[in-house]
Amino acid sequence: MGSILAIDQGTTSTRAILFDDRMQIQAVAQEEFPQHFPRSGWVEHDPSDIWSSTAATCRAVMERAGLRGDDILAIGITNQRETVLLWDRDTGQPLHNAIVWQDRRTAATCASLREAGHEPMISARTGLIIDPYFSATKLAWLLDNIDGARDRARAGRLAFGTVDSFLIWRLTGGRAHVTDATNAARTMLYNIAEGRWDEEICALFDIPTAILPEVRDCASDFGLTRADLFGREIPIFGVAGDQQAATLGQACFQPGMVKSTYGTGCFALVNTGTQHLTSRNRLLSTIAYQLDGTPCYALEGSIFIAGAVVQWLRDGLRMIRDAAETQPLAEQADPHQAVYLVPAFTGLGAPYWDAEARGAIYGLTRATGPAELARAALESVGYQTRDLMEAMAADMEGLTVATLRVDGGMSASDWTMQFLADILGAPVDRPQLRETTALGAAWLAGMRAGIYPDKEGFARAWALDRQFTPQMAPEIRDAKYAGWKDAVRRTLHQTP
Ligand SMILES: Nc1ncnc2c1ncn2[C@@H]1O[C@H](COP(=O)(O)OP(=O)(O)O)[C@@H](O)[C@H]1O
Ligand SMILES: O=P(O)(O)OC[C@H](O)CO
Repeated sequence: MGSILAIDQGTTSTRAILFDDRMQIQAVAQEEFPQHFPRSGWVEHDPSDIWSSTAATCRAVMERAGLRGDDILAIGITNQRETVLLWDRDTGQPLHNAIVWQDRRTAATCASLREAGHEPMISARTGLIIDPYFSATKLAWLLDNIDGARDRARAGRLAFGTVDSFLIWRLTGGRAHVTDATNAARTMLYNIAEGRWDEEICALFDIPTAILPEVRDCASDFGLTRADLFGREIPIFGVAGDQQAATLGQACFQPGMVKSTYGTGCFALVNTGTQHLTSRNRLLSTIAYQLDGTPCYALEGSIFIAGAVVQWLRDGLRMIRDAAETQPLAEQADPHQAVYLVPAFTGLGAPYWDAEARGAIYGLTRATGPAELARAALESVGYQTRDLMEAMAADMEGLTVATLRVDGGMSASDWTMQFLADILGAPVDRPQLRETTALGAAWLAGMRAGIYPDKEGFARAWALDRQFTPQMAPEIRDAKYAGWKDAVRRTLHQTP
């Protein structure tokens, strides 16, 4: 019947995955690309790497599966969110490297915006808090720092886009300047309640609206690829930011359903339905997906360091050679040592939002060794998730989260998932298909193409690999979590 090609353009690598007509993976291709750190706290990607890794992995995955353009029914795109690109509409050439979501260069701008009292208005309309994480201040930085850029922008000569939008522009040969509602929701320029670019916020940042892409539903017609790329014009039928795509891939369609993705960082989203909630606990309010013109909202907790703490044990401390070695080490750790690792390497995200905090380890004794450090690193992921779940529960009165659906590279760690269930006191469900991000993008495209089931049918296809149930005694759970809260309190740069 035909296959669906999912493009997952992530922070450290690009993946292309082919799904058959039964939503099963046929082949995968992946390419890592360089990260650029021009100054402390700055993170950039070369747009030509984003593009060439996308084109190369798409070709490679088709070759691996023995398929041609004619065999691909449609394309779905999912992407690292918030990252900003600015290019010339005539030449298609970017004016600068992409400024990546992790980049903190606009921290001072954000602080002065908060001091000037703009946060309540911006939060009420965009669902976000003022932080360098989001696109708006990064885009303003480009317009402020590239000679003549603002004038060219005003004259309609430039185009802004998040990664999805840039890829669609390239894939369609400049025929479409579009994005989807989930990516727009991360820019801090989009009014999520009214579903439109917010002219007042754009004016505040002096961002000419002429550079903004048109916003569409997640399953929609985003344009046709250039015929020379894959041998025929292929329609792009699905787009969603990667965490939203994972929410779809986990079939979290009902209010109260929550997923948490453990990659470099951790991003938990709880479906809040057609209701746009304003968090009282410093979570983000965002669009989970938009289908048939109707947005479905979510509360999101973003943690910057999850799997990256394991990478630090490997590459920074050189304590392990492979991420999986953390499990046997954690199993050997001395149960009597209360060692806490607060991985605030790039500040703390939700619910603390402390950009200046830095990592700390507490409770070291002469007996502390690699085993206790490894356990503390894995436990930090569980504790941070509990912080998010407590904030979600406090925001959603009367709504109890039944189970947590997990995915991402670190969800492969049984020890970490068991600790997560223990510290949450709730079951943790790991699905059979852990490529949930790509699956979400593929489902959008395949549904639009008419070969994949609707929401209800897709939700029925979700299959459990393993459920982790809480085994820890409640008094131990409470004592351990109290120790974590104390460690965070001592680490914070500013009092919450
Ligand atoms: N068995 C494991 N135990 C602990 N951490 C793991 C394990 N396998 C992978 N990880 C962590 O998961 C992360 C990779 O997950 P992935 O979803 O590929 O991340 P991303 O998409 O953010 O690059 C790495 O940070 C790695 O340290
Ligand atoms: O590329 P990832 O998987 O690290 O995800 C990045 C997020 O979208 C940032 O908000």
